[in-house]
Amino acid sequence: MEKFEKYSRSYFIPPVKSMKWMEKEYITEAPLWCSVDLRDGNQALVVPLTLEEKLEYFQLLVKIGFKEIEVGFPAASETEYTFLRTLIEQNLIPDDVTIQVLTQSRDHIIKKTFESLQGVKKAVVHLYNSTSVAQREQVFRKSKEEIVDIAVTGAKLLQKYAAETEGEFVFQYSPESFTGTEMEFALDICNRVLDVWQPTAENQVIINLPATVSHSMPHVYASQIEYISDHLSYRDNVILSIHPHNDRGSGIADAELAVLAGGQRIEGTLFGNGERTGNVDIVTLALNLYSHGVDPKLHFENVIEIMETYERLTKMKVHERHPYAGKLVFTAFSGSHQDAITKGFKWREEKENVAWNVPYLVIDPKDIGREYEGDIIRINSQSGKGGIGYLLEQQYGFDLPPKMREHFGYAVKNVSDHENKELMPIEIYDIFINGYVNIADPIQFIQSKSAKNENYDTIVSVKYEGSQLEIPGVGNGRLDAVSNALQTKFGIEFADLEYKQHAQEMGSKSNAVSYIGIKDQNGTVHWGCGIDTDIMTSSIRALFSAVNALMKRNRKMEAIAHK
Ligand SMILES: CC(=O)SCCNC(=O)CCNC(=O)[C@H](O)C(C)(C)COP(=O)(O)OP(=O)(O)OC[C@H]1O[C@@H](n2cnc3c(N)ncnc32)[C@H](O)[C@@H]1OP(=O)(O)O
Ligand SMILES: CC(C)C(=O)C(=O)O
Repeated sequence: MEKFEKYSRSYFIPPVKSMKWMEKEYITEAPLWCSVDLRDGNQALVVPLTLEEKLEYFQLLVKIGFKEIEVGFPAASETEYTFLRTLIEQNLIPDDVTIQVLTQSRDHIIKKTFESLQGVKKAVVHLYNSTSVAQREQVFRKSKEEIVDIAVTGAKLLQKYAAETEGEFVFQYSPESFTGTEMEFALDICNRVLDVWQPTAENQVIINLPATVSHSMPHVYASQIEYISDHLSYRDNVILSIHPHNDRGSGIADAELAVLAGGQRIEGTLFGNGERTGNVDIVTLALNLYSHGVDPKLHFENVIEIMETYERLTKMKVHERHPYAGKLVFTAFSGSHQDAITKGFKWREEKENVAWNVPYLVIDPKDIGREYEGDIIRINSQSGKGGIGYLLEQQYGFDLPPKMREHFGYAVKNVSDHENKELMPIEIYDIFINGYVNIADPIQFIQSKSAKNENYDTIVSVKYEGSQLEIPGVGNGRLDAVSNALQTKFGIEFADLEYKQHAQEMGSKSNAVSYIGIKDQNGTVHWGCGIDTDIMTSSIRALFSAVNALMKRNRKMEAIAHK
């Protein structure tokens, strides 16, 4: 027998076709959210949260906007119990927030749970027992009827203890391991619990259908949810909740399809912390809604801060590729992506009030507190001129002509490739300054004086190989005169190709920045940049930078020829 042959289908298809959810395109309003970070998330941590950490986490969840928070399993430990008492006794639960607690269906555990709730304004008491074939056979060794009895007995105990306890209570039942349960049996046990509770419009209850372990593709879970939703007794008075885990990596898909199928409420955690591969990640679910123009009714405008608090408290790490929050999820390293993003931003600047559709960015990173600078465009050997030029422009105010961007792009990529590393903006700036700006080797510009006669008669003062030279030149403009002087004196020939100039604000100082590209006899283009407070001087410096690049190249070629 092959190893994989020991596996067989461990999920159950509903007995009737339940696929109406397929006809719906998308979720049009936010479901009710219930955070289970402090219970399902906490029970899966290497070191569960301390009392103080739980309090801080609770406050974070409230700030994000959760209106239902499962705060723990009060019968589990002293910390859990004390946490609940602290919330109640110190009046730390906002009026619009309902806390929830989990209990097994065992008398002493339910009793202890209600003890911990004494005096609460309002709480959901969440009862569960396992219903799957595997658990019935292996863990409980009980018949279906005996399993129903555990649930029904627990449901009655909830009523008994609720009547004896000060506070308002909402009941919730979960057929734990629902996805490994025959659908007819899952429906039956839920309906038997509902028959005990007899929900009404005023006293609604919650039935929660967990993918305790995800066994199937998401469409199967959706069909299971639709089947139960369609056949549940007292349906109008039941809030149908879902609770996906992520064993197959499909927690998000499970949740979204289950909502299409009738799920009204989602239990999950921040960043998907929880048992094994985790619970479904509510950050992603909420921001998926947001990215479709639906108000998620949760606030992730500062997702990085939320993530940092989460990491500090849970000692877990959010992966760099985690949707929306991961360090790299808005970052483009590759040239064509950077180019498209840069053009997308430009396009948005030109239009007004257009829907977000910048290539490669599902949402505007700024909406969740992510910065454009440093977050989106990062440079390595896969990058291109678009991104490199964008960075130089955004961070340092250099708006290179398109062909010079290309030239500079290759220079930057070469450095990244040879050093085999990502380049930071300051390194890119250094490559530009050292390679293109006010280059004074081998010819150092000192000054130029022009007299306007029929043409411009000019004397250019330069330093070359240790001597100061005064070079005459004539041209129809001052720059042309300098260009002619240099060509004659140094026996070089080139054609002026491209010229661009702009102002650059640097603190309180304003500089003129000029870019010049010259084409030599072999057709190679050499680029230079000049910066000066005077516009003409900045142009001359740009020309010197380009001529020096040409001279260096000629010398290199000569050296190779003489080898
Ligand atoms: C899918 C989920 O995440 S469910 C939530 C799981 N979370 C936790 O378990 C964290 C908190 N739990 C705890 O601290 C402990 O398990 C306690 C305090 C609740 C109970 O502790 P203990 O009684 O010492 O141990 P344990 O949980 O192993 O009890 C197992 C017994 O309870 C029974 N049991 C387990 N779950 C349930 C349930 N939901 N309803 C009724 N009985 C149950 C088992 O069949 C077993 O019975 P047995 O003693 O006759 O064999
Ligand atoms: C208690 C239930 C809802 C649970 O946590 C699960 O099934 O994963």
